[in-house]
Amino acid sequence: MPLLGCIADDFTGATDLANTLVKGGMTAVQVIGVPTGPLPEADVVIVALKSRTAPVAEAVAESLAACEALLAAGSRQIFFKYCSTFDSTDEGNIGPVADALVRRLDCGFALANPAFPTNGRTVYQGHLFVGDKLLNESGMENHPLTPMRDANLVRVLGRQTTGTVKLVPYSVVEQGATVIRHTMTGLKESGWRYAIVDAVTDAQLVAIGEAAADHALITGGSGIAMGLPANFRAKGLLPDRGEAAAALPPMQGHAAVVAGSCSRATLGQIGYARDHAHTLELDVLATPDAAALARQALGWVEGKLGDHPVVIAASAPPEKVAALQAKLGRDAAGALVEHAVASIAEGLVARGVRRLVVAGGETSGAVVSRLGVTALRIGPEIDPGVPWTYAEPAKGGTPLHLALKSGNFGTRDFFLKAFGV
Ligand SMILES: Nc1ncnc2c1ncn2[C@@H]1O[C@H](COP(=O)(O)OP(=O)(O)O)[C@@H](O)[C@H]1O
Ligand SMILES: O=C(O)[C@@H](O)C(=O)COP(=O)(O)O
Repeated sequence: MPLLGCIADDFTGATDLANTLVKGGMTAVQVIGVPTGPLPEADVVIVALKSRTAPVAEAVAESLAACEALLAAGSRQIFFKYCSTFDSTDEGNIGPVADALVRRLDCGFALANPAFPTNGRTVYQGHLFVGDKLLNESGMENHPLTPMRDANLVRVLGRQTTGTVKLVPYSVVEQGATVIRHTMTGLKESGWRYAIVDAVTDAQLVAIGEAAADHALITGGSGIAMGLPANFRAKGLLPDRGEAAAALPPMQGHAAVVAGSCSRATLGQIGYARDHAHTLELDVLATPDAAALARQALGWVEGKLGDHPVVIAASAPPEKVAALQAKLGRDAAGALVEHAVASIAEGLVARGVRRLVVAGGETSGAVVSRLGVTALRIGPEIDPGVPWTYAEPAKGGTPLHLALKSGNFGTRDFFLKAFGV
């Protein structure tokens, strides 16, 4: 029976959250899509959806179905994971999904906190920063699917919910868990539905987590999960598993990276790979045809596979992304690239790749779905927010180690470092 049941709005986000909890000594399994059968054995089960950019009604329905499965399995608390850069549009899907979960859990109130200080995401006076930049000046304003053009999260969430949003400011948060708990309880009793809670340090996130020990629903990024293992331990529900929580079967087989993220970090990692590994950068604008791109990549890879990773990227800088979107429309452009990258990943696995890094959340969703992976056991961290995972082989499937890298995560040498080269 899972202690914590999580619903993540994309696949990289799910592994990021799992990584935090595994580091806290909890075992975690990420299941792909709404579970239909019994849940795997783990302290934490994370249902990974591709709901961040789905139509609102679909995102809500899938999130509620995931919540039902997690509750039926006995989860004691529900966690709705979204991006540390609050990726969403004015239509949703953070607000509508959170609204539906608040209703289902009949809890009236939930905190909302995307902070992840280790990766530079902090919230101060309700404003989300990425490093020293406001969210809307961080590059996220150019995201292909969810451009973020407002850093004020009280406003951003306010536009997406039928409820009300209040700030729990830094001045409260720095006073620690008890004051935070009382402040949130006061807001709930006064009818506020959400609190954007400031946090600029890990210690503050731990305090907020402690303050939310008895909340039915927590919403946020992976950072806010840091305090949760201690809550379960304090209740005598969780043994101290230490590093054993991250144990995976040994790795083998060829190494490869596929990238569909167009984030600044991923573009930098591709730049590094250019000088250190066989690297193919597809020109999607010149060949806007998924099957042709896949043929091109799988032809190129011939004779190059081994221990040293090959890197295949469809990623492009903002002006090229904008040009493809102008030609095909935003969603069709994204779908074309995702289809191409998924076909490439499938071809790589058919050629003996068993250790695969995928860069990009939507891209990871497309790849994992194409590979027929149904569950990922979470292993050791490569870089903050990105662990190796082990895809339990589906019936007749291939066992595989996967690292699903959030677009903006990882150091510049990530694509090499992941494979220890
Ligand atoms: N060259 C390109 N032109 C247009 N869209 C692209 C291009 N390369 C990738 N994309 C799309 O951009 C989106 C990136 O989103 P995602 O994979 O979630 O990355 P991130 O993790 O950085 O958000 C995907 O839908 C992907 O297919
Ligand atoms: O919280 C985060 O930043 C990540 O866990 C995440 O959700 C990233 O999504 P992508 O940038 O789409 O990979």
